[in-house]
Amino acid sequence: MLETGAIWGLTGTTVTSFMFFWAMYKQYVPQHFRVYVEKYFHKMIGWISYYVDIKFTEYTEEGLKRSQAYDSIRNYLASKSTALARKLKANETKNSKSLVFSMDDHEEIEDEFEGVKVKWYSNVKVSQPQHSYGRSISDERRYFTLTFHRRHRGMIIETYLDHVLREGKDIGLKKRERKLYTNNSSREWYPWSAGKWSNVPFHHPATFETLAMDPVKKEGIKKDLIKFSKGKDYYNKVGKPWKRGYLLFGPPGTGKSTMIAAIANFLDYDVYDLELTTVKDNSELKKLLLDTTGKSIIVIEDIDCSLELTGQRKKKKDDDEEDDEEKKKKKEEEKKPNVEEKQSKVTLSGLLNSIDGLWSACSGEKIIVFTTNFVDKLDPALIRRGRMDNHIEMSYCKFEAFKVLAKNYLEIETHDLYEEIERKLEETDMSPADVAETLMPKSDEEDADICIKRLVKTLEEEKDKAKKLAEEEEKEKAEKEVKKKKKAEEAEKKKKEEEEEKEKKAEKEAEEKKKTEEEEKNEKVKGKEQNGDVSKTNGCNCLK
Ligand SMILES: Nc1ncnc2c1ncn2[C@@H]1O[C@H](COP(=O)(O)OP(=O)(O)OP(=O)(O)O)[C@@H](O)[C@H]1O
Ligand SMILES: [Mg+2]
Repeated sequence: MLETGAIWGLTGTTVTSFMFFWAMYKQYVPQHFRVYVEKYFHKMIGWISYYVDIKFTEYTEEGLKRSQAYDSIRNYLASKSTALARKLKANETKNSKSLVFSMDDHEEIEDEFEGVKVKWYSNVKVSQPQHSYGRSISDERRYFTLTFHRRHRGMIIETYLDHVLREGKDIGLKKRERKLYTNNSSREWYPWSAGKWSNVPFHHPATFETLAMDPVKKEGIKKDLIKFSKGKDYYNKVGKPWKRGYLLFGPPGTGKSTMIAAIANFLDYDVYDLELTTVKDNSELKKLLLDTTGKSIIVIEDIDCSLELTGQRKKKKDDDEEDDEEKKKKKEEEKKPNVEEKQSKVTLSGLLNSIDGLWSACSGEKIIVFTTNFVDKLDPALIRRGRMDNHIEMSYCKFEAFKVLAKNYLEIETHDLYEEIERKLEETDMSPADVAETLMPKSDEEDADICIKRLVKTLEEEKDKAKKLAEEEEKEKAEKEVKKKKKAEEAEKKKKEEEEEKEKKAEKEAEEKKKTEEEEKNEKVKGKEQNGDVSKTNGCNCLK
């Protein structure tokens, strides 16, 4: 299709005639013939026009990645188009009363920079419809065209475009509503469909102030994050891609997911929640990561459960300790087809390459977070420093963390029962999630005093429960030990019996062998004696 920008600069009469012929041409000339005509028309325009066109496509040439230049230009033009463009596109964004205006397709606006006028056109190219499963699908490719007089070429390329990209980027950052993204299955990746990622506005209220954990550790993490976010030049200097890996591990309900939200709010980043089980293979994983923007956190939750990424280090089975029933159960479970594993062919090395290989350096300022309840299950290669630079243990609720929760949930900083609570928290393993739930008032009648007393009671119950559990475990362990000992004794006895049996058999065989040898010897002697008698007789005969 011809670009509107290409015909700018022709006189009024020429334009009118051209429009007439253009309409006729579109109606009567066949598509395959038009391709040639347009090719030569472009060439001709190039010879006679004093204007230069620059095209900025929505996706990079390889079609893999969204062009950041395009997004910056769109932001820049949106700020101009509200006042200047004739046709606007109005988008309603969630949780926002005001509409967001941008330049409509096939629309043009004029911009002026240092006394030089330029024109921007927004274009869309619709491909020939493809037929798939009875549906007709066509691909829409958007692009902007910048048109200016060729005598300003140097200034436009060196100064104006720089100005547009910088301003556009700043506008984008200021206006952007932070998003929480989740990856789509590759069947939904086409540009006319949902794309690689779906998103919703990110409004998680967690902050480092509301996060209950050791204050020293918390300060350390905050400092680390600030250093990272300001470290563009430093990372460049040391030759490292501008990214940082965090491994958050700990029991359930200790605040791993809450910490991710707090980091996103602290740094003003987007969150990409990557569901590995819906990623078909390593190549898809790379494409997904390439389609993420800077200033973002890429999260893989429960990495130990995401596919077979734990490497070769399968849990060593201690046969002696396993009951037959347990063995059976395990075998049955192993036989069950794991649907998720079958769907995804992402491998450990594919994941390692995506987060740490050459591909990882494609867009900067990214934090990669893995969470797990079982850090020991992970392959060391996955969590080595450099990949997962900062390992943070989220632990059960201790007194310092409790104080933060009490302040958040009950707005108190001290209470007579604090000392008792401190002691009890040391003796019990209660997650911050459980402590928070106990502290939360359940009705308007419940005040801080009631909630604190409820926590003391719950802690006592938890302690009793833990004690009982420990006793039961001890008992179970002792029973297992007895079973193991009995098994070992039986095995020893069996071994001894077998050895005795073997010995007896060997003795018997030796005796039989000896007997046979003796018999053979006797036979031989007997044979010799008989031979001697015969030769004697023969000798006598000769002498005769
Ligand atoms: N350290 C914490 N500080 C403040 N609130 C917390 C903390 N830990 C847990 N919570 C509360 O408990 C809820 C559950 O916590 P969260 O989802 O962050 O735990 P998790 O460690 O991610 O658990 P899982 O391992 O099961 O995913 C949160 O909504 C939050 O309200
Ligand atoms: Mg979680």
